Amino acid sequence: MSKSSSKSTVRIYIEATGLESGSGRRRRLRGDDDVEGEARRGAVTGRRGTQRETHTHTHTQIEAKMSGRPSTSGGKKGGSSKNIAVYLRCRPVPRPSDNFTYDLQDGSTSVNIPHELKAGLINNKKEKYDFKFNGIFGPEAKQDEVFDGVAKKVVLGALEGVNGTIFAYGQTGSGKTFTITGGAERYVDRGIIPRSISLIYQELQKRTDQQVSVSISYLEIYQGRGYDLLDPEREVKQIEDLPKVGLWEDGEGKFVPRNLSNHHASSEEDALNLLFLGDTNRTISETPMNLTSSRSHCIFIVNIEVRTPGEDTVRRSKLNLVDLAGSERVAKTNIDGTILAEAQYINGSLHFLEQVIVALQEKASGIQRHHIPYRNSMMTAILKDSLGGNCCTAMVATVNMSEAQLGECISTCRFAQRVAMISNVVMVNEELDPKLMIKRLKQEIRDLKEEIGILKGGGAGAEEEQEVREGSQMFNHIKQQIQQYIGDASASAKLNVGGSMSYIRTAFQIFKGFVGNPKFSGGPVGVGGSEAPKAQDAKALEEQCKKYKLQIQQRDNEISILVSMMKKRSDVEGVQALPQPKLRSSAEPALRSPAASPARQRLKSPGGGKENLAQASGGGAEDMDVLANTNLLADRNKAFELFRKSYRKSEAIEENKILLKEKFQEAKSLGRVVSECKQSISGYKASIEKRRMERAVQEMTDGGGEGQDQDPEEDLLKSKIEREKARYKEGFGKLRGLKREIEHIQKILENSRNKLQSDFEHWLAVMVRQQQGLIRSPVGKQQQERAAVRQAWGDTSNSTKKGKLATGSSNIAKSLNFDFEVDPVVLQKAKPLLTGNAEADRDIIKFYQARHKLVNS
Ligand SMILES: Nc1ncnc2c1ncn2[C@@H]1O[C@H](COP(=O)(O)OP(=O)(O)OP(=O)(O)O)[C@@H](O)[C@H]1O
Repeated sequence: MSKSSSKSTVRIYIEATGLESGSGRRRRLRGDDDVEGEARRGAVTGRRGTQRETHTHTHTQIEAKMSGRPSTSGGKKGGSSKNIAVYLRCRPVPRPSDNFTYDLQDGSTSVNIPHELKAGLINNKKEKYDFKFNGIFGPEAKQDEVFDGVAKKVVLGALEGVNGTIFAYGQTGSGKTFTITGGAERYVDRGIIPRSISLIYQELQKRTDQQVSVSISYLEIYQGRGYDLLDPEREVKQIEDLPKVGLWEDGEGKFVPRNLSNHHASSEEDALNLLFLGDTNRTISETPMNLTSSRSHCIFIVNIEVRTPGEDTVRRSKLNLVDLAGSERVAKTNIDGTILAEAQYINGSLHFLEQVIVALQEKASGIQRHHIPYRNSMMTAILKDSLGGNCCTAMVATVNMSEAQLGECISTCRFAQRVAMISNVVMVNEELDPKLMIKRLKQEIRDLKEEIGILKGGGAGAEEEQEVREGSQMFNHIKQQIQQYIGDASASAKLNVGGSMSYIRTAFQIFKGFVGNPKFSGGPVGVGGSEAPKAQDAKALEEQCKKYKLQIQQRDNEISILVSMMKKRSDVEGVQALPQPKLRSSAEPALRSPAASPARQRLKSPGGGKENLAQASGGGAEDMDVLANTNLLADRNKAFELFRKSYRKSEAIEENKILLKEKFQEAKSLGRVVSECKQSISGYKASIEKRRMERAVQEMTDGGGEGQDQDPEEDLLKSKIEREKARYKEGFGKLRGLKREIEHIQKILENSRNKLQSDFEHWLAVMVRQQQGLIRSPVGKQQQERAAVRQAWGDTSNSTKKGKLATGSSNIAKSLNFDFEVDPVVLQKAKPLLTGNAEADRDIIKFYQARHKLVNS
């Protein structure tokens, strides 16, 4: 922050940010005028510009900046318009349809729907749907590629003060959670949220010249209601236990979540712990009934505040990472009860999202739209800025390329095309921080008063007498020191005038006087001083005094404006803290009371990544039967051992353990390198010391003659030290990164272990009940139990299947909720070896069934 002392308004220097990658566009912030300089910077690369823009703010502008709204004169002129970037991600499926094609190079995709598929008619004609995306990620795309392609620039933008939003949209099971949160088990499967966290803290380590504060909120919107996923105090068993979140409209058209906790995260570890906590609460608020589908929208919010010491401004940005609920059509999915109610809510809120998108799309294509229906649902209200507002937004459309899902693919792609037409105004959110400004202005006043004291020889007002006396004494004291300094010919002469800027300025002024006139005796006559200023000097000084006095008066005025604004703001915040009227939503009727609705259970599976019990255990069908039919169940340890062996996620746990081991090894060898560097540096330093001693002794024995200034040997040692230092620094940086990775993997392992334990408990309870013949439970329970046993079989299928269970069938038959009749005898006799892959197993069982029929006939 620099200031100018010659203008009557507060001047602040703001570096502008261009969002185009590396383009360094020149822009001006809203509310700014009097631009004296230029600023160039590529926000995406995080470079800081060297030139700066100077902005002079009037009081109205200060007020506007502080409240975050554009001032009348500035408006939104600083923002650049940017369309929402849309990307397509195709999840891997066993049999991708040939009717779905894409071109990774040019980001285009085509879906061919044969007419006979479409209308049930025999017709060889194909109907082709073409779509265009900013980028496409095929089934083989890795999480890091998706992060680099979609999220990196948005996250870096957020660190520059630009709001960012990334959201995933697509049908159930198409990989939204996998993209946003990531797989819960494998470190390499980390999604956009954990990777964004890592990137933010990596960047912060580089920005040592800034004070950055990061805080996190995690909001879940379930059946139109907001829930705070971050409540460390509370024991959460059901979604109803989570604190509820409302919406508050701030009077400027912005919707602010009310009662949503915001947690300071001073390190990457803190932030990841918050993510894990939120995901755990997301998990707990579900029931095992669900087979992996998320029935809620989740928004992970990262609030970033950046201050640069010495500047009055603060940059505030918000990064929303959004995992929307599945966009499947209710009619297709044969669902009822709670699932239907949830689907209706989901479809309702997605419908309102679509309405907003359509309205914005129409607006973008020139149709006059005065009203965008943001307030119809909580989700659209919260995402208002992200959709057509001040935000850099990216969307990932996720699709399942199976033949049966082509219709959903088309509707997802269509939605994405509309989104792509929406343009946002992207700008740096920079505000004056009144606290910083007051502090700086007060310091300025102190400095100015000191200077007045220095400059004013006499005739000061009574109230200034003391200051003048002090100022004058200070001037003479500095002058004396300078004279001593100049008079001291020794190389060790030092001048120390103190840390105050006014002392330093005075010292320079005196130096200037000496340079211009070696016999200079200028400076004020202190009250008790002896040296009189020359007449012309006195006049100039008088002028300067007047100017400073005027400045003091202006600073005083500004401070009083700022103080009154702060008061106003804290009054408003006080009002905010009071219960606010609820945002009315025509779309979201009042919820039934949770207690009155036992069926209102969450359907998302545990694990955050929506893996559920169905995926818990893979293979081991025989084991499971053996277990169910013997007394093994009575021995918990043995049962656990068996369960663990056939647990599907054991593979991921083992993988993570191996990865952890590798990381530890890497850390160990890096640690060795770092300590070797340290030792080498100490060794070289000792050698230099030794050489110096030897040289000194040599000089003495040589008769005290002048030694050579340069010692090539010492120079060589010094360059070696520099090299080792660079190696040390590099190794240390890598070690720090490794530490973060190790902590993350350890956390994943800890979560997996907890999950293994809880899956085991659940599975055991089901098996024991089955063994005791208690399986004839109510329908909901049966579903849960079936789900648990399916999990034991590792059925990862994600779609809602309507299967008929053969009565009296074996555990296997019960466990497989297939969409065809399974003859229990087939399974009893054939004991097929299953793979754990739902589709393959279905084929195997069909084969056995046909074989059995054939044999019987
Ligand atoms: N790109 C991918 N690579 C590997 N596995 C994936 C990928 N995408 C999705 N999956 C897997 O597919 C399953 C479903 O994915 P996910 O839960 O992310 O779907 P979703 O779209 O969030 O579903 P819903 O809307 O029901 O919540 C998960 O087991 C997930 O691990």
